[in-house]
Amino acid sequence: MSAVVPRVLSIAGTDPTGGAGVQADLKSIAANGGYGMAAVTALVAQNTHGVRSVYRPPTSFLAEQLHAVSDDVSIDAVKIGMLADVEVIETVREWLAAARPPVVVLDPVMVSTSGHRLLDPGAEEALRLLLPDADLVTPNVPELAILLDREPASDGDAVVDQAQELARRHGVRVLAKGGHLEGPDLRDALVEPDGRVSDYRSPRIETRNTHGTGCSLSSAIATRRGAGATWSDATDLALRWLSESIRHGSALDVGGGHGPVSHFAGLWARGGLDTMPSPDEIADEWWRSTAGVRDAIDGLDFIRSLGDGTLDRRAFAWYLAQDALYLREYSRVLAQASRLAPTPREQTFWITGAHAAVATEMALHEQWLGLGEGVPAQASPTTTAYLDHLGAAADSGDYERLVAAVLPCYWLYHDVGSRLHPLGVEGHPYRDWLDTYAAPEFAEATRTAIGIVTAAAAGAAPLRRAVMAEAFRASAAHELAFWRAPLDAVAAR
Ligand SMILES: Nc1ncnc2c1ncn2[C@@H]1O[C@H](COP(=O)(O)OP(=O)(O)OP(=O)(O)O)[C@@H](O)[C@H]1O
Ligand SMILES: Cc1ncc(COP(=O)(O)O)c(N)n1
Repeated sequence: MSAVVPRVLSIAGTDPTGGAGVQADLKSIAANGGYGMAAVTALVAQNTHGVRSVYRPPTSFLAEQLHAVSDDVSIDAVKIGMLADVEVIETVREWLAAARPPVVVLDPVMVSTSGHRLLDPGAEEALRLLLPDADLVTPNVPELAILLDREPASDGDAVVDQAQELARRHGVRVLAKGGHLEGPDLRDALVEPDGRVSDYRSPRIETRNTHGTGCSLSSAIATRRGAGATWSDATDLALRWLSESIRHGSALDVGGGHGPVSHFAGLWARGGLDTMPSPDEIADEWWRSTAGVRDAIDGLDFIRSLGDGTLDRRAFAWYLAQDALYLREYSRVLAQASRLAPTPREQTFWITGAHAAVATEMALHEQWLGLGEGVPAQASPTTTAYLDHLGAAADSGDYERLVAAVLPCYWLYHDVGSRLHPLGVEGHPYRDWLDTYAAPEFAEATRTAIGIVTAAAAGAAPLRRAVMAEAFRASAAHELAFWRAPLDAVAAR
């Protein structure tokens, strides 16, 4: 069973400019969803113009690095790059035999793009002997030819023929890379040991930023395979990611020669730089965003006189009638939230709210409606506007947007109710109303609603979170209009 985040070890040389070798491998592994580790075979003084010199540390130290990793960490996949010489190859071979990692991708690095040898000419036979230890080998055109001791292939079909021969000879899966062939279309071929071929074609991207494409690709495939994808899916995913990263390479300003690919460009473009806010941070931010609306509500004559009991009875009756009309629809809206809810807990919560809206509160309001005068049977424009807003959220089938839209109905009512409640002394004419919205059960329901909605917002992508915040703010504005309407309506009569 592979870990959710595959642990991927790169065994390769270095590039201090970060475009190739272990530096590129680590970026590629991370960009493809893995946890990257690296054991260094050789230190290479190189940049985008080329290789200046290579220092190969004692192989006993490479063995120490490799065992330090495998003694402690369960490795899901290994990518092997620059091996420098026979001694390094032997060291890696011995370690592979002892550690037996489940996935091994071998990029048979021999010569850099700039033409420098990264493998001793005398080490080619040793590298051939390493091939059966790999699950996948990823040669470019010249490397494929050297491994077969042939002339380099000059077209795609010849590349596939050579890849089939290499796969058969060594009983290994081969991804033959076509980057070195001419022409506007690129073809990479995945060849199984039994000779079956899968082609991956893509348009050639006009760019100088191709340094480290081979390193990055082999690490990406190892990571995807380490995460459980099939070889063919892993190759497909890795190639799509590589194309995207090559395409954005020219936007980097790194060096004056063959620059690197932009390993994280796609991730950045898709919001990868945004930190995820916590539910508490969202609650704070959303609450602060309604400060103006809340101040305006507190300043309404309706709220002030509801608190001190001097509110015109006709205005209160008008308000309750509108609220009754509102609650019937609101109940249906909550029932829809229940229908869309992702968990039984949330499903239960919203349906309980839907029931409370029709049952408990309607009963309270009918009691008041009996006392009302000039009670309107029609929803007012403000009631209609609020219900249209909630109805659109319900009809959208978008659970997150819907629950964000219903939240102010809990939160603002609880806020106003709990602040007015202390004014509800014995004999206060609107004491029942004040009790309902300051009740501990309503406080609890409000807390639960805030928890559900802010957790959903915290887990949502930035654009989705913005849609939720907008639905929430719009409902808060409708709450203000709803409370302003009764005195205006009575005054207009
Ligand atoms: N200009 C390009 N546009 C699109 N894809 C490319 C381009 N150049 C290379 N690739 C892709 O990058 C991968 C590596 O190809 P290539 O054949 O150049 O291997 P390589 O020589 O090992 O790479 P490196 O440049 O790291 O040595 C292949 O999948 C290839 O299709
Ligand atoms: C350490 C190391 N490994 C591999 C390459 C090949 O990459 P490229 O062919 O793009 O130069 C490299 N230049 N350096």
